[in-house]
Amino acid sequence: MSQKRFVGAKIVLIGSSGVGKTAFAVRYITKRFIGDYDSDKEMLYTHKLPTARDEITLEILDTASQSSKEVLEKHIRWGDGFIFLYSLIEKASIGYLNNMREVLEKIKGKDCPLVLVGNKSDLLSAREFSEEENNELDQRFDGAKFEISVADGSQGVFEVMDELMCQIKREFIKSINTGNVSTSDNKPRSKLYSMKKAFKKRINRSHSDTF
Ligand SMILES: Nc1nc2c(ncn2[C@@H]2O[C@H](COP(=O)(O)OP(=O)(O)OP(=O)(O)O)[C@@H](O)[C@H]2O)c(=O)[nH]1
Repeated sequence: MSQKRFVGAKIVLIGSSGVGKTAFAVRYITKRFIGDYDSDKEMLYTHKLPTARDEITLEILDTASQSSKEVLEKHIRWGDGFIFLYSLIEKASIGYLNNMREVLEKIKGKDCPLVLVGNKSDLLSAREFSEEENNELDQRFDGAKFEISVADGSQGVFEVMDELMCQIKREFIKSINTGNVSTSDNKPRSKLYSMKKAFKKRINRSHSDTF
C-alpha cells in the first residue's frame, strides 16, 4: 500500500494593497518587521518547518492586488489554504475580500481552508469598524477570524498560521480517506502502486471492450 504523508502546503495571502501581506509573510519567516517593502509585487516564499519526524515545506504566495482576475484565479487553484487579510483601519479593504470570497468558493468550494485576518490592531484609535459592522463581518465570514498587529509582534502571525495549518491538515486527511489526495502530495508513487493502477486500467478496458 502506498504511504501518503503530509509533506507541505501552498498558502496564498490575499488582500488589497497596503493591508500588510508582505509584512505578514516576512514576519512569519524572519520574525522581523521591516516596515517598508516593494509595493504590490508578487512574491513566492519557501519556508521549511521542522516537525517531530522531519520537516515540511511551506510555499507562501504574497499576491499583488493589481493582478488580473485570471491570475488571481490561477493562484486560488494553486493554493491549499488561504489567508484573507484586511486592514482594521481601512473599510474598503474588506470589500475587496468579499469579492475574493465569492471567487474562492466558486473554485475551491465552501470548506476550503481559510482564515480571515484583520491587521494593524496597533492603530486602534484609527479603527474604522464599529462593533455592529464587526458582528456583520462575523456572520459573513463564519470561519476562523483573528485581529492582529504584524507590527507589534510575531504571536498573532503564528496563531493565524497554526490555525490555517490545522485546517489544511484536516483537508489532507479527508482527501486521503476519500482517495482524492492533492495537498502538495508530490511524493513519487511506489512502483507497486503504479503497477496496480495500470493493471486495474487494463481490466477496466478489457471489461468495457466486452460490451
Ligand atoms: N502600523 C502598522 N503598520 C503595518 C502593519 N502591517 C503592515 N504595516 C505597514 O503597512 C504598509 C503596507 O504593508 P505591506 O506589507 O507592504 O502591505 P501589502 O498588503 O503587501 O501591500 P501591497 O504590496 O501594495 O499589496 C507598510 O508601510 C507596513 O509597514 C501593522 O500591523 N501595523
